Amino acid sequence: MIGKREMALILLNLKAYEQGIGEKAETLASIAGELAKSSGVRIVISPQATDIAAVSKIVETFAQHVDSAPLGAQTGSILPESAKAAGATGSLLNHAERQISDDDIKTGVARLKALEMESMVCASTPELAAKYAEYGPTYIAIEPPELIGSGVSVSTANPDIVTESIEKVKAVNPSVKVVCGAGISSGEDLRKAIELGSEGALAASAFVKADDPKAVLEDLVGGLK
Ligand SMILES: O=C[C@H](O)COP(=O)(O)O
Repeated sequence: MIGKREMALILLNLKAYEQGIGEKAETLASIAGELAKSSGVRIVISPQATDIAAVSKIVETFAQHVDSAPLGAQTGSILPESAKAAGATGSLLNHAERQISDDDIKTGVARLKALEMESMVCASTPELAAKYAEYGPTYIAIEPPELIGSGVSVSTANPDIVTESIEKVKAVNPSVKVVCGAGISSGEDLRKAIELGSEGALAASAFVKADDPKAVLEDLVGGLK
């Protein structure tokens, strides 16, 4: 039987870090792609929208955000349809750094589903996690904003938010998977998150800003062994 670890996902959000743009995004994607292949762990990169096409040729890719604007006479949107055309298999929605309305979350999840793409809806509290679970996303990502970028892992500093979110989400919709993020920096942080019942984790600064991103990712993957 496949265990929790084998089912786990590591999403690496390149955000708007200078170290994660253009060719640098492709370099980070190559590191992730090689380790995904060698370890069998599902590793997803979330780059700038303009880098999706290049990165998705190297490793599984999620958009950082998609808009709910309709197809047609619209300017400046990032459409789920265009993210899919660029090779993305899913998208984050409502990240703490790119919050959207409840309606846009609901329609975004439905539109991604219609396109056979996965959705990862970010929530800052267990109550919001439960609310968003009603929309039927693939994943809920619980991320306490105060720990984002802190290097202090949510699985250590605030384990209760993870377990409470899992409990509330599964009570609403058992098929929605729960992952956690914020400060995840090591394999030990990820191991603890899995032990709490999380089905993976999001990481950004520890990987993107590392002097040796490959070593950081190898350590993260090691936490799943
Ligand atoms: O999307 C990733 C989360 O915002 C966590 O960011 P972080 O790993 O830099 O704390």
